[in-house]
Amino acid sequence: MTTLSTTLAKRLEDPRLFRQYAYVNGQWTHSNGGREEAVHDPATGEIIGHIPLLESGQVTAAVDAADRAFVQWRALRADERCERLLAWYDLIQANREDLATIMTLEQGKPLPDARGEVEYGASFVRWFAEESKRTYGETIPSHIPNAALGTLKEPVGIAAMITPWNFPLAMITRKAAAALAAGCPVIVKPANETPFSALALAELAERARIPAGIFNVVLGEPAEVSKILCAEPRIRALSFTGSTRVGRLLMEQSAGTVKRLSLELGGNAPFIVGPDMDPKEAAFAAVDAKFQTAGQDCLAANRILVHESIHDAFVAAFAERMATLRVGNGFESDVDLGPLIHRQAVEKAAAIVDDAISRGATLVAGDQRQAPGENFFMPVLLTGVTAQMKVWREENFAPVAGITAYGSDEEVIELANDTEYGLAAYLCTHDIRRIWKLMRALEYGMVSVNSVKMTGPPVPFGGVKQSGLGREGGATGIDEYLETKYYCLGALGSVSGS
Ligand SMILES: NC(=O)c1ccc[n+]([C@@H]2O[C@H](COP(=O)([O-])OP(=O)(O)OC[C@H]3O[C@@H](n4cnc5c(N)ncnc54)[C@H](O)[C@@H]3O)[C@@H](O)[C@H]2O)c1
Ligand SMILES: N[C@@H](CC=O)C(=O)O
Repeated sequence: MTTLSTTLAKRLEDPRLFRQYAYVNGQWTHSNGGREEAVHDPATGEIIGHIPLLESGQVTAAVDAADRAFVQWRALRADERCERLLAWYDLIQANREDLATIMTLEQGKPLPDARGEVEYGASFVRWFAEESKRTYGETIPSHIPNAALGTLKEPVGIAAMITPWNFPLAMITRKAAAALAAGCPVIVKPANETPFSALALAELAERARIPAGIFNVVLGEPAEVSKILCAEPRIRALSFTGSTRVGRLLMEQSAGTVKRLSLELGGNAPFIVGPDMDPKEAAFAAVDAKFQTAGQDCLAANRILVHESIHDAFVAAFAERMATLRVGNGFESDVDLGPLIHRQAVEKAAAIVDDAISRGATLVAGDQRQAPGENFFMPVLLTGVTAQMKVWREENFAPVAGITAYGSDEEVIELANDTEYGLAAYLCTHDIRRIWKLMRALEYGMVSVNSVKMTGPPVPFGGVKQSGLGREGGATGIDEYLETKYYCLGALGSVSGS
């Protein structure tokens, strides 16, 4: 296999953004034990570069560094932290083309989508830079004579973040910017499949004069590193984005140190189409909601529930639209779907499709013989999907769309809620009574009505049920990293109005 690191470095305007080290206490760090892991381009299988697998003592050294740096970072005025974050934001924007190139290479998503993610990721940095100035406490009317009562907001402490490979940049900034704004040092453990976006962010954080020890990137064997982070009492908050399976594990591992937990876990979104909809308009929206990032998106519309009166026309329009999607290397122009992240993902997708067919679903489209490489999966459309099938029960995280017909609002509510997940739901109808009824009945943290796009910095992003705990972004996103300290100032003497 050839190594792409030399060609990648040449392809970047600023080759120093491509780092093959961990970043601890402001230092680019090798593994003390000499262990390393190759990172592959999912489109070609070529090795992009290598990352060090840190030893346990090196992970603890990141905690030591964060602990030391915390004192000064929390003591900065909010407007000073805001300035550092804005400098980071400016640098991310200034280097967006390089960041997008790194992302497409390691994640596989089409270059325009990678550019979109850089923009999206940067927007959280700006949002939380501004929010850092608004961490207000409150004044409490006193019930105690001669006392003043109130609350202060204080940083929770060191925050660890474990992030997935599907959005290698934005899933970091949505957490890290909030924590940094709140005054917390950050230790990021990115997915080993996509470490280079995280390391480029570290390089830019350094240039933005975010002090040593305040933004660290640790790399290693995931279960090993996560265990250390969870067991470490000085880490007071753990924010995780990833699968529900690993989320449960981290929750258990964090119990011993009673950490503040934010969990952004899997989704299995229903996409509900009402009888009043134009089937073509709704089908095109459903295609958009399903195939972003080749279906490797927690918001992907997995279970498409279409009113029986328009089902056949909807299926025809969906298939027509799906046939226009181009699958290929994310660097090629006009590609809509890149590769899946690795071969296991392709195998999982194929098994889900086989299971559905064996249980009676109809394969309308999706010929895998046309896949342009071994990590690619052609979009699949299945109809007659039922709750017994894996495609219904599991998050497929692939370009596999399943359609089911329903007859009444009551039936579709039951179908939509029939899952352990509760992240996002889509609703397509112009009937205001139906919108209100369904929106209230859907057990999801986010419901998007007649809009595929629903995310962004002002939004409280998060799920219910086994899709997670807490909210990222929005007016409350910074609260995940703040403690409320109540104070009672007693014996003040007689204070008018106290
Ligand atoms: N709710 C959201 O906002 C959101 C956003 C993006 C992705 N996701 C979810 O993420 C999942 C896909 O991402 P993924 O495959 O990277 O998830 P994953 O759970 O396999 O991995 C996520 C992170 O956990 C680490 N990890 C893996 N195994 C571990 C273990 N045994 N112990 C500790 N850490 C471990 C990984 O290295 C990675 O950093 C999907 O379920 C998707 O829905 C959710
Ligand atoms: N698309 C989501 C990430 C989920 O995978 C987002 O916008 O945060």
